[in-house]
Amino acid sequence: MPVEEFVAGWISGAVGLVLGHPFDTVKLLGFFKGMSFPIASIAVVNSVLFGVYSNALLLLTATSHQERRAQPPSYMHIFLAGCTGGFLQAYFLAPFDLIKVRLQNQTEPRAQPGSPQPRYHGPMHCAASIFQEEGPRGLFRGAWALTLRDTPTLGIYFITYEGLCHQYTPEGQNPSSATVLVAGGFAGIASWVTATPLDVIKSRMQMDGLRRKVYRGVLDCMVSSVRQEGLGVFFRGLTINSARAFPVNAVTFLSYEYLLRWWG
Ligand SMILES: C[N+](C)(C)CCCC[C@H](N)C(=O)O
Repeated sequence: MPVEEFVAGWISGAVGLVLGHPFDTVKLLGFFKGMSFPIASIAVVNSVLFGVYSNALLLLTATSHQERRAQPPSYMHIFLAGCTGGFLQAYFLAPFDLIKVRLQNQTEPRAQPGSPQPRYHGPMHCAASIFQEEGPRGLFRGAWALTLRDTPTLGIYFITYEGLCHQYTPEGQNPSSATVLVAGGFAGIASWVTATPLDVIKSRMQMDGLRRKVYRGVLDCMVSSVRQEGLGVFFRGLTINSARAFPVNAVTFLSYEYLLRWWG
């Protein structure tokens, strides 16, 4: 099984992540505070995504990464491989994402003197507390919503990327850096725009159960969110998600492509 894609996925994800971190922590005070936990998580998650995607394409089309420029796979195969990558990475992402959401939702770090102590002191303490209070399965709270969010939208991610590269690159050649940046940026936007409705639901499921359980499942969460807040609830965070998605995924794809070319 070719492993370069796993490693390239890891490194390129980390590069994208450093750029996107200020958007992710816009609610907090220190912009680059706490980078080590997200770097560790992207190492696992992005390498699973790109590694599975590329190996799924290898299974479906019997072409390696290098051969795919000359013999481009069909969009159906690209979509299926992207969905497979998205589906599998969701299970690796689930605990990391849960911890991120729980930590970002504590407003206490900015606390005034005299206000209550934050519930979680950091990522490791958060993981340990969830494990103790909610059991090992607690670490996968919201994983189903996350899977529903990521499976189709990562298919869309790779279709957009490959489609735009194909459109702006002469037959059989590698796409230019500018093309990779723009295609990667729009792939990120297309994927995040379509993922935002379930992203809202996913985060609510992840916060559920902290004090008492409110939702019976993904559908119940959707229905009660719409009832209380209207359809607009599905577009919460759309602007910030898209603004973050362009630079993050532009540099993710650029470094991914260059690492693979460099390794031959
Ligand atoms: C599928 N969904 C849009 C949710 C995620 C896309 C992941 C791409 C990249 N790691 C990023 O954080 O933008």
